Amino acid sequence: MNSKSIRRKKSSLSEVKVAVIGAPGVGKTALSVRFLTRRYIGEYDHQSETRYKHEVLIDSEPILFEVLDTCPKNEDDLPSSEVLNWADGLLLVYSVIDRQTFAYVKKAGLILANCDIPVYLLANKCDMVHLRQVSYDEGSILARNFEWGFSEVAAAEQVAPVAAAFHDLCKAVLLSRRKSKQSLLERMLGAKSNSVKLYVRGKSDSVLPKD
Ligand SMILES: Nc1nc2c(ncn2[C@@H]2O[C@H](COP(=O)(O)OP(=O)(O)OP(=O)(O)O)[C@@H](O)[C@H]2O)c(=O)[nH]1
Repeated sequence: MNSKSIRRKKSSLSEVKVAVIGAPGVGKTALSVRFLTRRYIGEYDHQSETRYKHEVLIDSEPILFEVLDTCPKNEDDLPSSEVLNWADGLLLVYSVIDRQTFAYVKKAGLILANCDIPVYLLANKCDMVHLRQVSYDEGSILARNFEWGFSEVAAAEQVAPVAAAFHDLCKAVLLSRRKSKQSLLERMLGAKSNSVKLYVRGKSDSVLPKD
């Protein structure tokens, strides 16, 4: 493949940056690894943030995902402004077997309400039925209030539902990009039509009798 065709291929890809956010231990790495490799390992390194790149087809469109698996130090370590500025979309994760982690996503929600960024709320570990502390309805209501996407999954057992959450978030990012392009275009056209109106008024003035 020559350099021209490589360049063309790259520019045809839509790039979507997703930050995976949530309290320690909710399964952020397990979910990211499931999405990227379809595998579940069980134990993961918790030392630092990790970035992965992954290309997938969504609705026949090639998408280059950049996934940032964040690594909060504790339950009070909310997403930084660097992460919020970097990301196009956020996957906000809690564990259905740990109510504290649900409190974390609620707190994060208050910060995110001021950011214009698509969010998908993902409840993990729903395989642990007997240990559940957060009901489906609680998650669903929180997501509805903030107009986020929502689903419950088990990274330990599921592949497709985990991928579906990433895909839905990606679609929301692409939609919001299209909307902001559209509104920019409308503002530009609006400004243009205003100047046309002014111009027309000036022209008709000039044909009035001079006396
Ligand atoms: N039962 C069950 N355990 C899970 C699931 N997802 C993750 N785990 C386990 O939960 C633990 C924490 O998972 P991680 O993916 O390391 O969680 P994390 O959010 O990345 O953790 P930090 O990096 O410390 O913030 C691991 O022991 C996983 O095996 C799940 O769906 N079900």
